[in-house]
Amino acid sequence: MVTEATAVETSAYVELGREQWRGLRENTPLTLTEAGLEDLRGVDDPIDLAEVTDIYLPLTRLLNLHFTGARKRGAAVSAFLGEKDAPPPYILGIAGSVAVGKSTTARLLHTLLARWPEHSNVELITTDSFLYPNAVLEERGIMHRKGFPESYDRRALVRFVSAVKAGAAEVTAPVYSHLEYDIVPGAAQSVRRPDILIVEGLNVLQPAPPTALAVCDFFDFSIYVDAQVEDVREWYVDRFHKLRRTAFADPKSYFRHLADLSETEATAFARDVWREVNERNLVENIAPTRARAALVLHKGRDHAVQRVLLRRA
Ligand SMILES: Nc1ncnc2c1ncn2[C@@H]1O[C@H](COP(=O)(O)OP(=O)(O)O)[C@@H](O)[C@H]1O
Ligand SMILES: CC(C)(COP(=O)(O)O)[C@@H](O)C(=O)NCCC(=O)O
Repeated sequence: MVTEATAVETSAYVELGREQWRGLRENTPLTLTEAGLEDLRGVDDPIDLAEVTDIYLPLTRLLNLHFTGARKRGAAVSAFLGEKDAPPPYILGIAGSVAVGKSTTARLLHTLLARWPEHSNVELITTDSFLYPNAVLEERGIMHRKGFPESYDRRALVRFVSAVKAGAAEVTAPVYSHLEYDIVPGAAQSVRRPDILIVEGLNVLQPAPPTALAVCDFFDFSIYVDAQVEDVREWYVDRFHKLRRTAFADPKSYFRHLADLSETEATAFARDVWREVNERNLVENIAPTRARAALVLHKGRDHAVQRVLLRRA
């Protein structure tokens, strides 16, 4: 009989409670101030400096060690081929549900990792850049499926990450606007041979169709930001109310009409969108990819990370 204890022992992950994890910070310095954190915080994300110190400093220490290991492996291959060592960018994927706080994690790591001399050049790309424009989603009848795998130009995303990994001098991606809820025509983001590229998005750990490559095939390391579905639903609804009072009130917002809903109507609307779109996508497509991540950050109801799972190999 497989007991729970055996299952834990044979798991590919080491599980660390918050106290154990924070002890792994060693002497990693805190290089962020309260004001600096304010600029990185996502809408309605209560993250504070204690969370940065306890969770993100040990994480940057781990990533720095892992980066150094990857560079050494790259140098060994160059030496074998008799080539000059030109290390490719290190690629870090960040996955998780809508409203779980991935973008705060990604922006924090972007800032913290860039403070290390070994990898001062860090770039961040979010996969919404590779959503099909609304005109295409409408033509295909999948506007209500934004965020599901079929709403992305998967091949363009794979081409982009593969070109960055191959060391291309400059690679460009489209730009998505949350305000306009669409790809911005003519806008582009350039990535120029960074030390580290962070790729953040709902579906970045999705496996490829047979015979194709997936974006995660290019990842050196990956993080899944995890929480109970019921908690993420509450965060989504709370954030919706916050957006209603802020971003949606902007005349340019695609959601301008939602700013005028009553409190009760807004709650009902947000719960519907959560249930019909985002929870479905989480359960059907995103959560099943969690076991592919190298590290899982599990958040409690108060948004603070309670447990960390780290894959040994
Ligand atoms: N309708 C919106 N208008 C403006 N900003 C938004 C909107 N929806 C989401 N955002 C912001 O976009 C970013 C990505 O959100 P999301 O995809 O839900 O991922 P996460 O909450 O995990 O970062 C967050 O910073 C969020 O606050
Ligand atoms: C833009 C998103 C699909 C997330 O994109 P990502 O960068 O994670 O690929 C998501 O934030 C979104 O807007 N979803 C649509 C459903 C909703 O409005 O809640």
